[in-house]
Amino acid sequence: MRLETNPFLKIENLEVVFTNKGKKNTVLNRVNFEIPKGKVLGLVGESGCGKSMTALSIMKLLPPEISAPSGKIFFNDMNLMELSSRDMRQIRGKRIAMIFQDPHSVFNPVRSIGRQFIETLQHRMSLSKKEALEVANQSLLEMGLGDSQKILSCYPFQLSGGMKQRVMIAMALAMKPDFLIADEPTTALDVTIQAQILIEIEKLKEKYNTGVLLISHNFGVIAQLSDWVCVMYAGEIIEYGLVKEIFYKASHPYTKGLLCSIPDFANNINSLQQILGQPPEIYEERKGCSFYPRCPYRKDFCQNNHPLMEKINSNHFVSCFFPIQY
Ligand SMILES: Nc1ncnc2c1ncn2[C@@H]1O[C@H](COP(=O)(O)OP(=O)(O)OP(=O)(O)O)[C@@H](O)[C@H]1O
Repeated sequence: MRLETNPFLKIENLEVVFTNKGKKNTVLNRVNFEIPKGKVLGLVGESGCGKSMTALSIMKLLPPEISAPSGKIFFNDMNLMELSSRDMRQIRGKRIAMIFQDPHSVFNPVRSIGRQFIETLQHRMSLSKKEALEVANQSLLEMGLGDSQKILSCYPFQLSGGMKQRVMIAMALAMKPDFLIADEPTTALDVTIQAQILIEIEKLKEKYNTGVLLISHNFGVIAQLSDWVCVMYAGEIIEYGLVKEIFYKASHPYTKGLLCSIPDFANNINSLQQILGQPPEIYEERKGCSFYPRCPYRKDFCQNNHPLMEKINSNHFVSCFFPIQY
């Protein structure tokens, strides 16, 4: 699957498979995508489909109980899979920054926010303490945290979850990374703040030509910011294309189902449809198409045969034997 782009981050055949109590667990299976500089790729899918595991694989921060991934992750011409832990520490932060889903795990509880923020900037961006303080203040203001001095003097437990989330985003954006991974950056925030955060990510992309992997289960957030979209199901990319291709010509029955399950309050809320059933568990053996048990368009052939990604056109790929035709 090749896009007509100049990739900056390129993932080839990423697999995360591990054995637990004698059972094979498939977390990621043959994940492929690429992101050029200055572009946003949205990764969307139901809870548990493998979005965060994809992000953590890129950062080389998978939980220790999950064995190392296989495949290739190219950042520029460097295969991150081959880097030592020491070299990877040089990449994280300044080159590739990540906004984590859970802000609580990011901060050290016994050190003030200011100390953590300023030391990170000093260390990653080689700034003086005074310069780092200025950048930290400015960055917090841009995240809508007006009383930045007070925030910097607080300890993590003194901030609400939403505030901590915004401080973490401010820290990631302040480093002006070459590449940003934003894992559900706005889920914990109210809608006005959500919009502000998305605008700041957009500004970073425009100003510094930053490539972005935006992870969300919310198609609205994805549509707002992304150039390209990958739809993930049960650890696999099942559809991939330009945002307008995915929204107006969704070809995989799962993508179509996801789009039909978005509430449309302006029109008819009664038209809301749900995708019946549940995705397979990671330990379940998969022979045919993973979506077969839930697919409204399934045929017997799909039960025992696994589809591969096929090109619909140069901007759209789908992994389905019987894609929806337009
Ligand atoms: N520490 C772990 N050990 C074993 N399996 C795990 C671990 N963390 C996650 N998983 C499994 O990996 C799969 C993918 O999880 P992942 O967190 O990537 O999903 P996600 O798409 O990001 O979901 P969400 O939107 O809820 O964050 C899930 O089936 C999950 O149960």
